[in-house]
Amino acid sequence: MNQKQLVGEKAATFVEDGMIVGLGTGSTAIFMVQALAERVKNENLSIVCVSTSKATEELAVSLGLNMKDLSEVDEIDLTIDGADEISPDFHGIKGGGGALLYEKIVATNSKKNIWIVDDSKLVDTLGKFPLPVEVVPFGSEHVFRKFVEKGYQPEYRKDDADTKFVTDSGNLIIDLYLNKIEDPKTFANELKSEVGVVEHGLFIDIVDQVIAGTATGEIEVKTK
Ligand SMILES: O=C(CO)[C@H](O)[C@H](O)COP(=O)(O)O
Repeated sequence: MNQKQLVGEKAATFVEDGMIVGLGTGSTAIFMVQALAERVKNENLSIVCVSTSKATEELAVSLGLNMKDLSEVDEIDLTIDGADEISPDFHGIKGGGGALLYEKIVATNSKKNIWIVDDSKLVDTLGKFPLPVEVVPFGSEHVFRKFVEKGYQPEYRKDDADTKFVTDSGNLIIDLYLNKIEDPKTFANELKSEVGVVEHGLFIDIVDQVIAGTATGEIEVKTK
């Protein structure tokens, strides 16, 4: 069994009857959603789920999970999501699947956040993975040029048809090829202060627990 499936299935066991659960996005989160739907059926659990993307929403509905909009629920008890990079101090990059905005909104309205990853996502320093920045389409070329001037090596995210990728909320994504982010907190604040930037993929002080795969097939649960 691959690492993504192992950690996805493990994470689904952290859900308890009666919980409001945030469902992440991506190939690892898919395994968690499938395993959770199985548990709900087999154990007759009564849970409510909130999605972080249209793709996850469609999957969850097809599996019979009880879905609600974030605005319809009070605080989420537990959100389980994937990640693209995680540093030893539990900061991360997310948004490889383009869902960073809804993922961050759901995560910051959750009592607890668990990230599920294979061991390739555990890094010493963030930044090898291109940092996604979600921008409003209006005037995005100006934001793009500022990123060029600052040496951030920006590239518009493209879809399969080689046109600009559009997020679930109708925005664009500019990926920054930084290689290394020395001070993620300061950089996160800098990005957020740029007008036209809606959100960025730096998730600072958000995750509580990381469930990571290992090459030997064992699972590591790390708590902040
Ligand atoms: O942030 C995300 C989507 O926006 C994903 O959680 C992240 O990209 C990890 O994806 P995967 O599990 O497919 O490697």
